[in-house]
Amino acid sequence: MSEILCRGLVRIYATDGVEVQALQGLDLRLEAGELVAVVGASGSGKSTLLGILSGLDTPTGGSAVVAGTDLLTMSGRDRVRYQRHAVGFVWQQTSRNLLPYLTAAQNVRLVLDLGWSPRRARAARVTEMLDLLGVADLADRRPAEMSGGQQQRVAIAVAVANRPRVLLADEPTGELDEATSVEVLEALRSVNEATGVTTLIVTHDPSVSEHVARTVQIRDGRTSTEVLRRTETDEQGVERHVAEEFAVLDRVGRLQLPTDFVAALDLRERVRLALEPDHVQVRPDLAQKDEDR
Ligand SMILES: Nc1ncnc2c1ncn2[C@@H]1O[C@H](COP(=O)(O)OP(=O)(O)OP(=O)(O)O)[C@@H](O)[C@H]1O
Repeated sequence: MSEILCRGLVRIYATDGVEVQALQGLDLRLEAGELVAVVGASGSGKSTLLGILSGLDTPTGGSAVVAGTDLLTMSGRDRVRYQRHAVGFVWQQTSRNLLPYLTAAQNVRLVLDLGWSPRRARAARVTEMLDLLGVADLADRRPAEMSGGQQQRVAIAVAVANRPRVLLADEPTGELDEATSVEVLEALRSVNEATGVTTLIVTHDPSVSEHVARTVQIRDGRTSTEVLRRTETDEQGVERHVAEEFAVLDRVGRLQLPTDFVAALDLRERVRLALEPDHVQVRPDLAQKDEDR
């Protein structure tokens, strides 16, 4: 079952009579329990996508259903319930995730008090969450007394304490150095494995793909390619990681050619297509090149 399903998602911003199409028919599907990274350059539409998935913004068109909630038609009350119970968030700014005057344990307890868990189960749940993220020893520390990576791990504990179906992480390693980033990405992965929460990490950092099985690239407001990683075992029993890149074909048959392919063959405006028995050929339009000369 899909936990996140976006089809032809469009978001147009209109400012001073100028329209910007931040999302131009984006398709994205995550099955329940998946851990996926969405990667894109600055301006590709990542924040816009996350704003919509988190229920803070409404798309201009298309469809988006997350954890069984239709994000285009939900009422104000549905929106509050969605944000409080269906999804958990980890933001880039560590200060946005935790209340500075509460300890790690109190931060987790606060979200449990706002949720639906039975009162008598809450103290044990706080301990369970801090244990799961390997920060039990920091239970009595305030955010200012923790490193950036520790704050993000407590933030993940807070985000999943109420058992949301979906976890959204916006540049969760944006403020961290490389070693700490790896630690936080691995923490997200182990939480995904332990709890089965469907997890979407949005980042500009392509190295995230080394930590997740599926990376979706967005370019110009659309999903353009996907990298799938799997582990293969050869006849000698040696394991190796294989990463394979796929182009994404949308529902009406459009795909984006990788920029390096376009540059290598100097493809422009028109290309020739030919259907072969088991593949499609794309060639430069030589007549057009002659005209250009
Ligand atoms: N509120 C807004 N009003 C007008 N245009 C906007 C607004 N927000 C974003 N845009 C434009 O929409 C496009 C996508 O922006 P978005 O912030 O989603 O990209 P991004 O991939 O998150 O970039 P970054 O990594 O720099 O945050 C950009 O061209 C941006 O200028």
